[in-house]
Amino acid sequence: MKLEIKQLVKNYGSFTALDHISYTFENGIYALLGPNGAGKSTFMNILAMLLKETQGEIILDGKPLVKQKKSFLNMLGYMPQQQCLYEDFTLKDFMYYIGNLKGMKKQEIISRSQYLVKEVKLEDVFYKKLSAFSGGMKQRAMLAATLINDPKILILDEPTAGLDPMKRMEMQNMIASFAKDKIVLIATHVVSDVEFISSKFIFLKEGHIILQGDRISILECLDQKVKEREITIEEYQKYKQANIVSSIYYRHDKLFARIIDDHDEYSGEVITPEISDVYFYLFRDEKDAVL
Ligand SMILES: Nc1ncnc2c1ncn2[C@@H]1O[C@H](COP(=O)(O)OP(=O)(O)OP(=O)(O)O)[C@@H](O)[C@H]1O
Repeated sequence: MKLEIKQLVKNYGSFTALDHISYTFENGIYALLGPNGAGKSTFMNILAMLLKETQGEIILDGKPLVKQKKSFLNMLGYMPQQQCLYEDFTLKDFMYYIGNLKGMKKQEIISRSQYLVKEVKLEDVFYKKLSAFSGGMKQRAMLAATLINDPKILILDEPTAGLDPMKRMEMQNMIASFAKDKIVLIATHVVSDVEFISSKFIFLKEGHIILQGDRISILECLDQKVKEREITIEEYQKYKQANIVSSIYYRHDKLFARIIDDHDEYSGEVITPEISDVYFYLFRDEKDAVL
C-alpha cells in the first residue's frame, strides 16, 4: 500500500498550519514528532478525512483519495487525541457500536471484538460500563475499537497521553504488535513513546517537515555532536542557559549531561546520539519540548 501526500496546504483563515507538505507512506510505523501547534493534528485530521485541505492532493495506490473515500474510510482506523468514549456504554456496546458505524456484519463484529478485547487485556470487563474504567483502560478500549475493522491504515494521535510509564510501555508494545502490513502513523511530542517502535521519523515544525528519515539517517545529523560529560549543578545552570543540554542524569552519585555541541566548543566524550537528542536539537527554542 502506498499513500502519497502531495503539496498539502491547510490554512485557517490567514494562518497557514500546513505549508506544502509532501510525503509518501508505505507499510511501517511512522512517528510524527513536533511541539504543540506544529500541525500534527491538522495533518492527521486531513488524512482521516475529517478536515478538508486548502490545497494539495492525497493519492492512495495511484488513485486520488477523494475518488475512493468510502473504501478508504473502511480501511482506516483513527484514534483521536481526546478520549471520546460513550461513558454509559459497556465495552461490548461500544465495540459493537463502532463496528456498526463501520458497516461491519454482526458476526464479524462479534468475532473481532472477542479477539481484540483479549489482545488489549480487557476481556474481564467486556460487560462493564466505560465510566468505571481507568485512564489506561479507556485508552486500550479506544485502541480496540479503532482496530475493530482490521484497518490497513492506522492513525493514532497521542495514543499514550495521560498514561503512567508502565501503561505507556504496554500501549507501545500493543501498537507494535498490531502494526504488521499496515501504515501506522503516531503523532506525539513525547519522543520516548515512539523512539523504539517507529521505522521512520517525521519532524514537523510550524507546518513544515524539517527533517524525515529512518533512525540511522536521522541520527546522522548529530554525528560526533553529542558529548557526555560530568558536570556540577553550577555548570548545569550555565549550560542550560546556553541551551545545549539534551538531558542530565546521575550515575554512581555523579551528575552527567548530554551536550549538543554543534561547533566543537566543549570537552566531553563523544557518544552515540538518540532520537531525543535530535528532537532537542530541532526544537530547543520551543518552550514545551518534552523528551
Ligand atoms: N480550527 C482552527 N482554527 C484556527 N487555528 C487552528 C485551528 N486548529 C488548529 N489551529 C492552529 O493551527 C496550528 C496547528 O495546530 P495543530 O492542532 O494541528 O497542532 P499540533 O501539532 O497537533 O499541536 P498539539 O500537540 O498541541 O495537539 C496551531 O497554531 C493551532 O493554533
